[in-house]
Amino acid sequence: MVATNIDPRRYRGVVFDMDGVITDTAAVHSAAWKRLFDQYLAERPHASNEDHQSFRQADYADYVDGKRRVDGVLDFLGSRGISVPRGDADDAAGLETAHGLGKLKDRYFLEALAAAGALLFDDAVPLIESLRERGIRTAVISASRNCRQVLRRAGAAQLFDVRVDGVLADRLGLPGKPEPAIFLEAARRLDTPASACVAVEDAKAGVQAAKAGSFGRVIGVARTGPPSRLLQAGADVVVSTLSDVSVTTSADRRLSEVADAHRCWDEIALRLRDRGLVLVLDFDGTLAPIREDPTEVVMPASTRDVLQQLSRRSPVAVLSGRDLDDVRRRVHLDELWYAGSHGFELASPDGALIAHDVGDSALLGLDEAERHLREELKLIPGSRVDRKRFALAVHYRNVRLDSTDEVLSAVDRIGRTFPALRLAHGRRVIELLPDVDWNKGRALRWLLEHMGLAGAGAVPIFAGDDYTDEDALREIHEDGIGVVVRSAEHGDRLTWAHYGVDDPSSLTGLLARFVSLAADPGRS
Ligand SMILES: O=P(O)(O)OC[C@H]1O[C@H](O[C@H]2O[C@H](CO)[C@@H](O)[C@H](O)[C@H]2O)[C@H](O)[C@@H](O)[C@@H]1O
Repeated sequence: MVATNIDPRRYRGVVFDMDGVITDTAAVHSAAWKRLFDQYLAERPHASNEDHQSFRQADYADYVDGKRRVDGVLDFLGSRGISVPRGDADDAAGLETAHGLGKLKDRYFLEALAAAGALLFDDAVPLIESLRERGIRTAVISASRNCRQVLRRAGAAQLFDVRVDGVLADRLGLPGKPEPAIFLEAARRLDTPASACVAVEDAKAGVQAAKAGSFGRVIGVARTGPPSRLLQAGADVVVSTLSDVSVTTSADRRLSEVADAHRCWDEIALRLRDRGLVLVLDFDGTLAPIREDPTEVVMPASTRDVLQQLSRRSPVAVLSGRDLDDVRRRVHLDELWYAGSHGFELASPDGALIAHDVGDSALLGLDEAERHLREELKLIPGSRVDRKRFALAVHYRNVRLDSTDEVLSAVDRIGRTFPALRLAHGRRVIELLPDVDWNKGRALRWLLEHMGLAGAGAVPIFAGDDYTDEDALREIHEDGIGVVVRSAEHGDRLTWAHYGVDDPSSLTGLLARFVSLAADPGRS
């Protein structure tokens, strides 16, 4: 199951296609087209270059879905080697022109509509209502001239601030999909730039239109059949039901609910087709398995090998909570970018160092807190104070369970006496960090901007296992691919990841798949 989120802080409008997304009218349209074309092809005298086989479901998706009636007639008949004159709007229904045949299709559609049962998809109203409750404005678009009647018949007209349908498009002279004009008109009427709008579409031509209009995000809806058709057309993500679209500012999926990356490989590969990748990876618990003693952690040689191959094809960075030098030594690959102390210090492959300006009070605070904590915790067996340049970690993995609270409350109490510091929790570790607006998410974005992406449109990929990695997973939730390395250490916690893997060795397997993809980006 693929799920996605619309973050109300990032988007102010959502433009929904109607047929097949909001209303179950695609089947009504499809049946009307089939009735028209089957009848027309059966009656038309045969010619050697023409294909008169009956209208198929795939023809609906390929030639008429989402298009204006006249274009649908011309495109489908054209695919069968048949050309009819365009005609004009006054042509009688059934006349052998695109307008005449389109009018007959409309008659069949209205007959079928009158006989149809419930029209609204059950999953549409809850999503639209939750968008509106959170202040996101909604628009509906349709190439259909019957959009208003369908919405009324479905009882859905009040769900939208704006409607751009076939009637308005004709009046304004807007070209149909895959041109972006109808989508852009909807965004304009929502008073919102397309980049701050999400488009929700089930048709290939519609996805292409929204993409061409530079919508902030294009969500494909494939209620039946594989997502590949819409991913290939440019959808950022494809869901099978609108119930898989949430509207929240916080992560809302549990580790156990995140789809397995290996099982979803075809979908990931399709998304990356013909695009570059840029990888940013956490270290402990992600590239290297967790050990009792942090100083004994070793990254497997097979992982180093895969990272090296990856870095020959795509930019790769390691973004760790460890000290910069520490993580660099353990990974031991000169061609990578590195960020240490949760991103407060960064280094490029040529060795240039960049440190975040955290201010003297934070650095002095870390020095003081270290002194106090070493003194206070020296009598608690198993506790370990680890000073990094921009952080102070207190490990309690080896502390007896009944003394854990003592460690945590000491760090909490001492940390609070330094206003320039904040607390961060990790896997059996609690840390003090400079209390500035910087975290792994900000550092990740900085890296992406400076790593010299292999061409525009490269997809950022981040993998991590811990709470602090969630800032990075959240940062690329909209434009990248996030992978969480699952562990049971924090229970079935919430995550921003799109996919999961079971452990670091499974992540290495996934990275190896990225190697083959980066070697041959056209492959899926
Ligand atoms: O961002 P990361 O690269 O994941 O670093 C986070 C912390 O990782 C290390 O601690 C963790 O791994 C240890 C070794 O396996 C384990 O003993 C500990 O319980 C884990 O929390 C590292 O020692 C810390 O400095 C990092 O902040």
